[in-house]
Parts: sequence; structure tokens; C-alpha cells
Amino acid sequence: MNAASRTRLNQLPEWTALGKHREQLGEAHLRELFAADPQRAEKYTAQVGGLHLDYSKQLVTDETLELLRELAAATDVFGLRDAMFRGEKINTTEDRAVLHTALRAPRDAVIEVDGENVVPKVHAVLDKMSAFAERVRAGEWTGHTGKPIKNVVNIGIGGSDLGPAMAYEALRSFADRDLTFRFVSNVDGADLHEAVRDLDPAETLFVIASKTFTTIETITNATSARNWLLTGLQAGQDAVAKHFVALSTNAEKVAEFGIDTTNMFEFWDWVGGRYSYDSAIGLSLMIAIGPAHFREMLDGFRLVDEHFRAAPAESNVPLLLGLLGVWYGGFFDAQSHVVLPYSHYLSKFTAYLQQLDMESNGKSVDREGNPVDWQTGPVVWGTPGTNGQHAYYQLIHQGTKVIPADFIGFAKPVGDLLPGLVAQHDLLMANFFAQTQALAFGKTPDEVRAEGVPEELVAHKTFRGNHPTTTILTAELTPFVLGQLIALYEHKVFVQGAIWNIDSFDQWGVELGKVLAKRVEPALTEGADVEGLDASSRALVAKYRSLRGR
Ligand SMILES: O=P(O)(O)OC[C@H]1O[C@](O)(CO)[C@@H](O)[C@@H]1O
Repeated sequence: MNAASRTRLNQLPEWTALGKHREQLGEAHLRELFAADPQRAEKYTAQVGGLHLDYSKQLVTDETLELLRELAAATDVFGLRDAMFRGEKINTTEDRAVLHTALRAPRDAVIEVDGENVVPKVHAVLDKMSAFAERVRAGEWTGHTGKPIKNVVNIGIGGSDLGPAMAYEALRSFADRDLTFRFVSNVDGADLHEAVRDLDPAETLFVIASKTFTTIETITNATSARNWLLTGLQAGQDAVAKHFVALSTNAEKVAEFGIDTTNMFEFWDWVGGRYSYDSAIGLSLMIAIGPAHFREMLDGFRLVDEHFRAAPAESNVPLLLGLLGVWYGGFFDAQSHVVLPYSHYLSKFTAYLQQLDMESNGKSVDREGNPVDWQTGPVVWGTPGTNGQHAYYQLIHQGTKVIPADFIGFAKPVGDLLPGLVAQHDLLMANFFAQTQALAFGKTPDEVRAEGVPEELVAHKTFRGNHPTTTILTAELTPFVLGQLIALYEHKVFVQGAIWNIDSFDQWGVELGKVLAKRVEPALTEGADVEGLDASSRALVAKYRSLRGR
């Protein structure tokens, strides 16, 4: 469907129908919905790859789901999906194709951008990454002094950090070589300081990850890392070649920095930063877990891509998850979405999703530049269970906000835990199941009274329940499963952007701060008079300078 001809979302009859349905649903409680339909627990489940989803604890009925699917049809979600997979330039504000799905396409696939099949290039880079990763893993890639590499420091930010850092953490039990991995992103010098202070430069490889190779944080950290290396080795510029590789789309800037472009692993402008960790941006991860596991992860991505592309609306899981978010944002005024992985290895999962979701769908104009008057992307947050239970779950259970939640759990613990620790997994998962039950069904005042609670405390100890959750349960956290999970969220975000009629693939909102930071810096360092600095910022800069003794 031509975006320009699209009726505004909230003027579609399908949107109006959902509004009416929401009114009819009123305060219907999950207790009633379950009582009314004995099949509900079985009926509202879905499967994609190894992921089992239970969405029976969502505030939906058959009619809700039908109306939501009608909205998806009216907004032509599948049409835009097909255009994305075909390589059409659906990122209209940047005039770019959106082809992260090509990063996991099989070798014999044909996907064209501007008449060129991009799949051979994808596999050529994967092969080059594999050969390099194997050399490092085997101790065959030696540094300037001839010592094998023992430490890999990834320097990048945003999509050039969060993906590999998250996936390394998730899959660290698959890291089977005696290598140390660190991820540096913050321009705060403390980040690089802590990452390198106990490392031997002679054994350290820096992986400079930047799509543009112009990002100030990354180039600043990379420059400092180069100084640390050359000082530590007491070597000249020629030492850089053995200790620095680049992951980028910008060969010119890589060469300008002094990195040999034969040690550059390429990707392309049709890979968005937040969709890039299965491209060359995943090199550090590949060195950690090995090329075979990396490819298993790509298989996981591909499985969900194929499902998203082929499954009918009724069983299409990314579509379902996307629609649920549209339902709560549009008709319950939900402002946030909490993601709660019950795996310590997924400690960076939500931070990764924050960029994926919030940088993609944190927009307030539609594709034609008109202001939207419907909710777009939610605030995404969360930490691994059970820690959150002893922190912010109170608000989810008894606060005043509607906070849809995803609970992600695994039947088996990851890897070989120390003896005795495997048994703790059942306790972890008991909490997992208990929480979604408590959130959905709560505890009525009568149930509280039946426990002998004094009347004045009954209201305090009552749980309203009716908090919507999706449970995602799978056997264990493997590279294959991680790929599936990430692709699931990528496509969920896609579905929502398609319905909201926004460009999910640009990120103009991060630009202004970057420009202003460049302008402010001379005011901090030299006390320069910065044109256009507002009164508050001017006073703060003066205060900063006096605190610094300048
Ligand atoms: O990989 P680069 O070009 O250094 O960009 C890093 C990140 O910066 C952003 O452009 C936002 O500032 C992200 O979209 C991107 O992932």
C-alpha cells in the first residue's frame, strides 16, 4: 500500500471497532475470561521454532484478536513486510533498504538491492570473519611482539556495542577458549580504563565497531586505545595492524584512522545499527563462541524470519506480539513494556531491546511527516528475574499503571554450573511461574480475609490482578534459541512500526544532542563563548568550570 495514500490510523474503521470493543470489555477480569473458556490456556498458545508462547494471560478474547488482525490487514503489515524482504527502500527518510534478514539468508538465496544480489557479499564477509576468528581462537593471530592474542576489546556504541555485548553475555558458556572479552562503549574514560588496566597490550586485540566510523565516542575511545597500546608496547604506528581490526561500512574513514583495510570486516548501509549484531558487528562474539555456534545463531534468526514471512496471520507470532503492544498502547494507555528474562545470562537482553524498540519506534510523526495522535513505541525496561521481584515488581502488582510484561524462561539451566547450583533452577522457575499467576489472578479481598487478615489491612494486602503477561518458555539458552528470540523482537517492532505508520529504521532523534555536544565542548575546555547556549546551560557550564578549578 502506498504510504501517502494511507488513511490515518485512528480514522480507520478497524481502529474504531477496536475502541468500541475495548469499551465493551471494560474491566473484564482474567479470572472471568478463564472461567468463561475452559480451553483458554491451550487455545492461546503459539509455537515458533523452539519457543513456546502462552498469551492466555493477555487481556484479549477471540474477538479482540480478530479485530487486531483486521487492523493489521487494513494497515497492510504483510505488504510492508514483503517489501522489506524484497529489499525495497522502506526506510524512506534515509532512502535505504532494510535487509537485516539478508544477513542470515542461505548462500543460494537471491536478494537484490539496486539490481545487485547482496547474498554473496554477506557470505564472503561471514567466511572472512570465520577465518579470522579461527586464527585468533587457535592462538595463530599474534600481536606486534609475536605473542598470541589473549584479550579482545570491542569498542563501539549503540548497535555496535549492545548486540555483541548482550550476545556475549548470553552465550558466554559457549566461549570455549582461554580468551578475555571486554566491551567498551562509554566516552567516559573510566570505561576504557577499567577494560584495559589489567591487560597486557602485547596480547590485546581491539575490535573497533562502527557502522559510520565517525561516532565521536567510538573514535575517541579507539584513539585512546591506540595511544595505550603504542605506549605500552613502546612501538610505532606499524604495531596498529596487528592489534586493531575494524567493523564498518566506511573503508575511507577506517584507513584514515590507520587500520589496514584488509583487516576491515564490511557491512552495508541496508543494515541498521540496531539490527547489525549478526553482521560483521558480531566479530567479537564469533571469536568468543566460534564460527559454528555463530552460524547456529544465524539459523535461529532465519527460522523466525521464515516464520514471519510465511505463517498466516492467525499463527504468526511476531504479528501477535506486535498487535498486543498496539492494543495496550492504543486502548489501555500503557506507556511501558517490561521484559523479564529469568536467566542471569540475559542480563543485557533488555538493554539491547531498549535500543531495538525505542530507537526504532520512538517517533511522533508518521511516514509523511504528519504528527501522530496515537501512542507509538513504549518505554522498554526490565532486568533478569528474580532480582526485579525485590525491587520494582511491587509497582507492577499494586501500582496504578498498566504494564504489559514478557516473561522469558528456560527449562534447563545453561552450561555446566558448579555442583549443587543446578538444583537452584527449579526455584528460579517456580518464581517465574508464580509471578505470572499472581499478576493475572491476584488475590481478592475475600481471599485475604479468609487468611485472617485484620480488616484495616485487607485493602493493602489485596492484589487486583489482571496484569497482562506473555510467557515465552523454551528448553535452554543456546545460540540457536538466542537468534530466534532476537528475530522475534525485531519483527515485533517491525509490525508495530508498520501499524503506527512510522519509519522504524531511522533515528533522527539522536542527532540534536550530538551536534550540541560538539558545540558545548569548547565552552568546557576553553571557556569559549558558545553561540545559542541557553541561560540555564550557560550557568551550568560556568558552575562546571569553577568545580573543575578552571
Ligand atoms: O555504529 P556507529 O556508526 O558508530 O553508530 C552507533 C550507534 O549510533 C546511533 O546512530 C545512534 O546515535 C545508533 O543508531 C548506532 O547503533
